[in-house]
Parts: sequence; structure tokens; C-alpha cells
Amino acid sequence: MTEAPAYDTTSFVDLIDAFRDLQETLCLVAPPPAATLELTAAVADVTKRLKEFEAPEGHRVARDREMGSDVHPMLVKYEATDTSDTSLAGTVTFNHAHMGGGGAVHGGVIPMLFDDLLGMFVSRRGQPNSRTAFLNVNYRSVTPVLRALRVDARIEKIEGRKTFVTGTISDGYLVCAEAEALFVRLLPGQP
Ligand SMILES: CCCCCCCCCCCC(=O)SCCNC(=O)CCNC(=O)[C@H](O)C(C)(C)COP(=O)(O)OP(=O)(O)OC[C@H]1O[C@@H](n2cnc3c(N)ncnc32)[C@H](O)[C@@H]1OP(=O)(O)O
Repeated sequence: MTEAPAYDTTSFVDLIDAFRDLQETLCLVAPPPAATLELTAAVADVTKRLKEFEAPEGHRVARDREMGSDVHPMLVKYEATDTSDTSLAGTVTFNHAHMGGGGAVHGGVIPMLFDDLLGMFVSRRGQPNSRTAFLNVNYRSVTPVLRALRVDARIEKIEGRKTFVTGTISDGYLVCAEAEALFVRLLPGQP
């Protein structure tokens, strides 16, 4: 029998959302030194409190497989609205924490979203326990922050352990970025 997790995922999602809010707010402020010192101590207190709940790998909420990016502080949150066996459509809204400059999403954040989006989709509809072998991203036009954008993923073909997948981020009819990737299913015992 599988042991029920000791945590409550819904309230943890609230904690992660509060953290995302903190991250974004950090990107928007210019506090004076005294306030910065005070805030640093407050954040250190929160970290100290969280450390009381450290858990071994496999028991940490941030890696809850069912919840995906919702429970991970680094990953970009997206919503899948329509999935079939070979395709996924959804939405993503990047915020100020994801901005590189000039209202554009940072060029490193976009591959992170694709790796997670495509990797999760491959795990659920292709071959579970796969790892990214390559991920090629083309930046076709500026990816704006603070707008609901469309994401698409498609499994192109599966050959043995290999799943070939593509993805796009679009702003209306405009393609902002596109990706093609290969995920390779790990062999039993492969680290
Ligand atoms: C439910 C929610 C879950 C939740 C799931 C979580 C979702 C998030 C997913 C995130 C995934 C990651 O970021 S993973 C982290 C980033 N990736 C990595 O660290 C991977 C590092 N690389 C590796 O570990 C390895 O190179 C592997 C596992 C990818 C492949 O090694 P291998 O197992 O020894 O296999 P190997 O024989 O080399 O290759 C197998 C086949 O793939 C081909 N192949 C391998 N690499 C490449 C390549 N770069 N380009 C072209 N082809 C390649 C080979 O030619 C071969 O084809 P043929 O001769 O058979 O035709």
C-alpha cells in the first residue's frame, strides 16, 4: 500500500504562489539599505523555519509528479487546457521575474519552460522516465511578459526509447518561440 503524503498540496501551492509573488516583487523595487537589511533578516527567518521540514528526495512536495510546475519555485507555471495523446495546448503568463529587458522574457527562461512543458508531456503521453537529449530553441519574435500566451506541444514520433517532440509559444497568431527536442527513455537502473 502506498503511504499517503504527509503534506497538503493545495496549501503548498499557495506557499509557492506567495514565493513567486516575492520573486516578482524583488524585481520591481529599490529599497534603501536599512529596509534591505530588515527584509534580508525576515527572509532568512522564513528559510530557517522551512528547514525544519526538510525531507528526503522522493518525499519533497516540489517534486510531486502530479502537480508539475505548480509546486516548484523555479519553474514557470503554465496551464494545460486541451490535451490528446499526441498534442497539448495551454496558456502561460510570464511575469516581471522572468523578464530579461524591454518587456521581453529572458532568453534562458524560455528553454526552461520548454524543457518542463515538453518533458512533462512526454512523461505523461509518451515514455515516462525520459531525459532530455537535446532541446533546440528558436526565438522568432519577442516573447512579452504580462500577457496570456498560448503554448502548444506535439509528439512527432516515437522510435524505440526516443520521443521526438516540438513546441511553440504564441502571442495570438504570432509565434514567439519554437522548440524541437528529443527525450530518451532511461534504461532500468540508469542513473
Ligand atoms: C508525470 C510527470 C513526470 C515529471 C517529469 C519531469 C519533466 C521534466 C523533464 C526534464 C528533463 C530534463 O531536464 S533531464 C536533464 C537534462 N538532460 C540530461 O542531463 C541528459 C544527459 N544525457 C544523458 O543522460 C544521456 O546522454 C541520455 C540518457 C540522454 C542518452 O544516453 P543513453 O541512455 O546512454 O543512450 P544512447 O545510447 O546514447 O542514445 C539512445 C538513442 O538516442 C540517440 N541520442 C542520444 N543523445 C542524442 C542527441 N543529443 N542527439 C541526437 N540523438 C541522440 C542515440 O543516437 C541513440 O539512438 P539510436 O542509436 O537508438 O537510434
